[in-house]
Amino acid sequence: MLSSFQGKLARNGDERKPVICIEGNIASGKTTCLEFFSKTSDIEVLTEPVAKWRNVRGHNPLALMYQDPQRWGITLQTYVQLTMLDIHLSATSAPFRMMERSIFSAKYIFVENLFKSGKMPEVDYAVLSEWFDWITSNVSIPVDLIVYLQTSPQVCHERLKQRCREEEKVIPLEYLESIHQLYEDWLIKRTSFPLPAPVLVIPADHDLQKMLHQYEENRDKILAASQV
Ligand SMILES: Nc1ncnc2c1ncn2[C@@H]1O[C@H](COP(=O)(O)OP(=O)(O)O)[C@@H](O)[C@H]1O
Ligand SMILES: Nc1ccn([C@H]2C[C@H](O)[C@@H](COP(=O)(O)O)O2)c(=O)n1
Repeated sequence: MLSSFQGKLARNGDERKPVICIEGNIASGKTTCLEFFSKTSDIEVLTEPVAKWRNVRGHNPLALMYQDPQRWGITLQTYVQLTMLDIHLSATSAPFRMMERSIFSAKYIFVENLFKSGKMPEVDYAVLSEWFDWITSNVSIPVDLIVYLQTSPQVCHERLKQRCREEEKVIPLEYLESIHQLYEDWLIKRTSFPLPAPVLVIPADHDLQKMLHQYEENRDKILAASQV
C-alpha cells in the first residue's frame, strides 16, 4: 500500500532503511557482488528481475529488444521501469537493502543509449521520459549510496561471453562501450543526469578473488556511507 509522505507517494508503514544500489555495465560483476553481500545477515539483497524480462506471460521482451530494438526497445524498457519501481517500493526486513541497478540507470543509461544510438524512435523516448518524470516527481524513491563497479568494456565483453546468456549472444563490444560511456558521464564526470545519491567507485576489472577481497575491505565503508 502507498500513502503520502512529504507530498510524494511512499510505501506504507515501513521504517526507512538505507538503500545501496550496485551499478555497472552488463556483466561487470554486479550479481557476483550481491551474492557476496547476501551472506551478511543485516543486508537484504535484491537482484534485477531479469527472469521477468525474459518471460512476461510467455513473451521474452529482452530477446525481442536485442533482435529488433527499434520495434521492441520501448516494450522492454516500459516493463523494466515498472519492475524496478516495484523493487524500489518493496518491503525490507533487514536493516540495509542492496539492490542491483535502479530505476535511474534504467532511464539514464539504457533508454538513453537506445535513443542516442538511433535505435529508439523519438516518440517512444518522449513517452518513456514522461512516465519517468511523472514517477520520480510523484513517488518517493530513496537511494542513499551508489556503488559503481567500474570496468573496462573489454573485460565485460569477456565475462559476457563466459556467462553465455542466450539473448546476449548478439551484443557486440561497441554496445558495451556505449553503456560504459554513459555510466562514466553520469557517475564519474557527472555531466549528464542528476545523481540520486553519493557515489563510491570500486575498480572491478580484477579477478574474482581480488574482487571478493575488495568487497570485504569496503563493507564497513559502504554500510556507513549509506546511513543518512
Ligand atoms: N571478478 C571476476 N572475474 C572473472 N569473472 C567474473 C568476475 N566477476 C564475475 N565474473 C563472471 O562474469 C560473469 C558476469 O558476472 P555477473 O556477476 O553475472 O555480472 P552482472 O550481474 O553485472 O551482469 C559471470 O559468469 C560471473 O561468474
Ligand atoms: N534497463 C535495462 C537494464 C538491463 N538491460 C539488459 C542488459 C542485460 O542484457 C540484461 C541484464 O543486465 P545485467 O544485470 O546482466 O547487466 O538486461 C536492458 O536492456 N535495459
